[in-house]
Amino acid sequence: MTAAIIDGKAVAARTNEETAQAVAEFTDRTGTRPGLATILVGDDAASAVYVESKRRTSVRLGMADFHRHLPSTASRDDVARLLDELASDDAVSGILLQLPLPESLDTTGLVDLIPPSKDVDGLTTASAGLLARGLPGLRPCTPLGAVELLDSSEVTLSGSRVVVVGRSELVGRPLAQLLLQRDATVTTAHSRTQDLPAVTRDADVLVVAAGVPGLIGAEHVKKGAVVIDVGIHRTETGLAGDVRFDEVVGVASAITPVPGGVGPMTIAMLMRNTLTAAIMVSEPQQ
Ligand SMILES: Nc1nc(=O)c2c([nH]1)NC[C@@H]1CN(c3ccc(C(=O)N[C@@H](CCC(=O)O)C(=O)O)cc3)C=[N+]21
Repeated sequence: MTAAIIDGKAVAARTNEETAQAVAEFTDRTGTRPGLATILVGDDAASAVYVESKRRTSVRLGMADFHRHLPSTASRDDVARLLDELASDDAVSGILLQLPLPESLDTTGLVDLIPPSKDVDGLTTASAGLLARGLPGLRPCTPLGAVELLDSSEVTLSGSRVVVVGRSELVGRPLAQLLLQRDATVTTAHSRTQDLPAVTRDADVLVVAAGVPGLIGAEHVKKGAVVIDVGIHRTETGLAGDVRFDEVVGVASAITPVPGGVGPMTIAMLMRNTLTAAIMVSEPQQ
């Protein structure tokens, strides 16, 4: 048996078409475009590529593009001033502070200067609290994208055993919360987990967000499980994930590739969040 390959590029393209349509309707109705502000601090090549990709997509979907680039020597106050300026600009619906920041900067303190209503990355402490409480709010894009891929493949989450490998603030933790809200039986495994293969082999759905190239092989996967690979690493032979695709494709019933899996969905969810943020301001919920 060989697993079905979940086509993240195709699902992202469909999602983006829907978002573009809704952006056009929003613009007709309000006379304004949803606006995304991206902030890049420093000159990390990979970060620059990701930010470009986000900007290009937002413009293609009909949004306004506000981009700021600060030098790697920018101080905390430089970044804070910029965030305050964008926070009070009504043309800016969403603010994305590209991570990682240069090491000298306090990431959490700066991210938390983004107002929750403009937190299209869903990474502020306020947004994390809303998610943990199950209250309405903007959710992190990569976890949203992973869940959207499972839905697009008609994977049942309610009652299923889902193992998330990784407990990062960006992916693992919020993903576990989202899955709990979908009534999955969620286990979070991490670098201190004892006998990882025994834990992951219990999973009907295995989501790997460990940030360790090739961590997961055939021995970690139950026959017929669905495997979502959130990892992305540049190797000598190109991009690769946390999952040894060539091994696991023979054991799983469905699997996401890298590239072409979760990555494009992350951007699609950022676009949807930016539209949502614009709508929330124009039509506040009672
Ligand atoms: N504030 C913040 N928010 C983020 O969402 C954020 C971040 N910082 N820092 C870095 C990570 C990484 N990330 C990716 C987005 C798209 C692809 C993506 O589209 N990947 C393509 C391949 C792209 C390529 O060829 O390099 C794919 O998997 O098919 C990957 C990774 C967002 N991140």
